[in-house]
Amino acid sequence: MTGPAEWPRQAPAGGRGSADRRGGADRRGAGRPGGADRRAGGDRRGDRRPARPVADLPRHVAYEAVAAVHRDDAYANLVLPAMLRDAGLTGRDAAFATELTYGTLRHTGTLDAILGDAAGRDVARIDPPVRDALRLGAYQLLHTRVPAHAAVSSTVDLVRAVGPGATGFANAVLREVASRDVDAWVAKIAPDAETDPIGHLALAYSHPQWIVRAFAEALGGDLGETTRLLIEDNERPPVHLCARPGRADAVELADEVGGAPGAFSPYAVYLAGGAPGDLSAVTEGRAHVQDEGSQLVANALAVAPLDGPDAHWLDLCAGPGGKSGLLGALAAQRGAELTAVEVSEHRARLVTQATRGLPVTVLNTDGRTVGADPQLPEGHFDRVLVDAPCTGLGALRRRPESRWRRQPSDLPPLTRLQRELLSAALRATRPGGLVAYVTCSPHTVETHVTVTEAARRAGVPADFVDARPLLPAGMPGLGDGPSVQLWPHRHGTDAMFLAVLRRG
Ligand SMILES: C[S@@+](CC[C@H](N)C(=O)[O-])C[C@H]1O[C@@H](n2cnc3c(N)ncnc32)[C@H](O)[C@@H]1O
Repeated sequence: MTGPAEWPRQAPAGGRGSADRRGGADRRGAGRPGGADRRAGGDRRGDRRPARPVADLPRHVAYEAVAAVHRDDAYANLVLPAMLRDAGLTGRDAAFATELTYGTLRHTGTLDAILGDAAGRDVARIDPPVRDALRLGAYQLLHTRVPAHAAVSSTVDLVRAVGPGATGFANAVLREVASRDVDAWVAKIAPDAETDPIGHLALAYSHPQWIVRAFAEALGGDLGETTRLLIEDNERPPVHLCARPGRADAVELADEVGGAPGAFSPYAVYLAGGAPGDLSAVTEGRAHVQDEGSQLVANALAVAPLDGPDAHWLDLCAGPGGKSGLLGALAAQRGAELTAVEVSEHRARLVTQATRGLPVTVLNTDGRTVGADPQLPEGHFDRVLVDAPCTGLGALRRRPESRWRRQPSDLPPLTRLQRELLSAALRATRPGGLVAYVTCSPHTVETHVTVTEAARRAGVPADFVDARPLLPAGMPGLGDGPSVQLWPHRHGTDAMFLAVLRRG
């Protein structure tokens, strides 16, 4: 397949593709989708035209990114920047390719249901390259202001490049998709909202049903709020910076980068856009990229009242080092030191980079070795963070493909690991010391159930501390305590969970 670097640079973002100008040629393929679908992967008339130069580089880059996610299990946020760079896309073209990639991946479930109806067959039976091109086309038709004729013709051009022989099929399916707007499609194919509200929300807002159910449960069964959360998950997420205490001031940093100080975290700066990694504040170590919710939960551990010594802090799941960066900066101001534990070698190296110049010792080991590893003695640490590996359901807006990859079967091994790490953290803590248990998932099995079970099984006494006063005064929507659940639709943060325990 043609690689991005070889693609010609032609039409501007969202512009009219060459097939659009052909008009009648496309209409030859239009017809009953149920009939046209026989041609998927092999037009019976044969599409013998030689491969034409592709019309539209942003769409091809988006296609390559979406295909890499589905074909190679790639992560869009990792592959797309390199593809944009290789293709030389910047500015509006890069923004358009990014919007197409992320939007198509977020909406895949609903796009597939619509494409399946339009094609008269399950999308699983469409050749993968053609299927991905159709998803991109359907996304443009239903979720962007790209004119329908441009969305259809440019997608047919794309199909000609990636699945020759299926152009007639693609044309017919997309014209059927274009016959309704997204609301009309949802009305046609979604389960009834009264009799199957979860199924309806899942289809209407493009999330797997088990995730909608988990969100609804964590929100106390409030389906209105669940809907607001699902909508937020489908939005482009904001970029937050953390102004490192002692190295930068949030208000001054906001002025420097053209952003705005955060609503809640004293360290947060909201960025309007751009490439945060290129900012001098970031390259110089005065700030790092970090969701405001992550800042708040790490800060909560640092500000929690503590009697007795306060010199030894521990981050038991540190990679890639966001919270270690903030805790390390706070520890430096307070004359404390942080031990940062990370089991993955690569991620431990990232923690080392993220904490350079701070009083942080990085250990590349398993956090469950507390008591066995001489550097992780029992009963030693004053403040301990367990930012546990989790499903990440609270950060779906940042990882567009993740909702379709995660499965309910991921939960049992993860929750066992979470329990074991939290038990290890409690054992590592001195009597009277504090443990913050954090997940970027609101799934109650990973939050309340894990904390309660781990505290019960740890073999050391532990009491819940009310975490709400550890967050900024006046912060709304923190619930009844003692733990705290942050939400994108309430707080503009990822859905971070925080429980604080004091070892008896
Ligand atoms: C949610 S991430 C932590 C994010 C990090 N605190 C930050 O703010 O950048 C969980 C981390 O735990 C690590 N991990 C998983 N199992 C572990 C174990 N048994 N011991 C230590 N680290 C572990 C994972 O590799 C991953 O880097």
